[in-house]
Amino acid sequence: MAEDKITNWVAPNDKTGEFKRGQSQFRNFIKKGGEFPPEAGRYHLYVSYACPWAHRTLIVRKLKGLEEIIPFTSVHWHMQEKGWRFAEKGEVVGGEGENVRPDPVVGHEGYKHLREIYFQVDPEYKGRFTVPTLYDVKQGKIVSNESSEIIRMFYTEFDDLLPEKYKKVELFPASLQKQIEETNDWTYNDINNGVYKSGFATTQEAYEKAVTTLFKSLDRAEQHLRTTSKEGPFYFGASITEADVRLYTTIIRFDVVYVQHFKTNLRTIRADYPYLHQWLRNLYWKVPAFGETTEFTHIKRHYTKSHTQINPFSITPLGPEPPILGLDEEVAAVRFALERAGK
Ligand SMILES: N[C@@H](CCC(=O)N[C@@H](CS)C(=O)NCC(=O)O)C(=O)O
Repeated sequence: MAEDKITNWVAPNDKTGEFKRGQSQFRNFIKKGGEFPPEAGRYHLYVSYACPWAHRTLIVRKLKGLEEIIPFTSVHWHMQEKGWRFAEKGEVVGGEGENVRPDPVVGHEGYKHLREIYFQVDPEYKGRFTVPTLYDVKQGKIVSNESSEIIRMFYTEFDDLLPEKYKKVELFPASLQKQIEETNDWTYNDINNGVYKSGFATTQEAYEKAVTTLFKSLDRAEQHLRTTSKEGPFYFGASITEADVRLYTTIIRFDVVYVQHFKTNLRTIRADYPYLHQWLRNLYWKVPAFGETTEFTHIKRHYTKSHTQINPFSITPLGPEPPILGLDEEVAAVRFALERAGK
């Protein structure tokens, strides 16, 4: 039945044509002395390199030095009728990302799809089968499938197991919490989710409303960076915070996928947003937690080959090339202007 298709992001009978994201269902927390205590090797993180929400967790895992403590597996980039699936043993997936493999968790032998974990935990589960999913191997339970909460657990809850260097990494410092929360609010609604609202809209009105709001908020982020860039290369100047993590995973996908696939093409980052572009490239090229977790092959193929109602022939556009410019590279028009100005 058409109504049940996993790719029907807007319910076919919804006259507004607006995409409305559902709530994540598993909302437990890792806490000392709680049902899910911090322990090395106990939790398994399921992600997709393609997914901006899962990407948050990969970045924070690396920023906090949790690589030895929280193992992860990435699903295959191709999401089809049964949702995310695991790569098969020896399968050539494309891209260079590590840990794109069959589910390695003991007891999950033979699992082909992420949904099997959700049903193992709750046979009556009615929600979506999303990444990221943080799974407690010891109890066979899902801790959380909400990225904004998983990253906050990573900020602090494993600190006792970490060397001083990583304990000191503070992504949500008390002095900036209020500003970060305020930024999260519009960044999430208008930008992170805004690209999906634009791309999944099924009426002209819903599309135009989402795209207009998206670009207003990109302009706002650009203005913000123009000011803070005097104090340092990160969103709030001198040090990386949650605001960098949450904005990055959308902006790194913007020119590469969203501009054409989600029709967010009023402007591009590389040609029209110099401060966002500089901020983005600094994170990608200079901070391994950002650059090394970014897999353009997964990103491009996932969107263009999985969303068949937007792109029925699943053709993946070749450009833009390169997917990200070097630190000192500029688009041709900027180069031309610089040359003419003798710089
Ligand atoms: N609010 C969730 C959203 C996660 C999410 O929607 N993930 C997408 C991939 S980008 C997914 O797994 N979708 C599968 C589906 O909805 O069927 C979070 O931030 O963790």
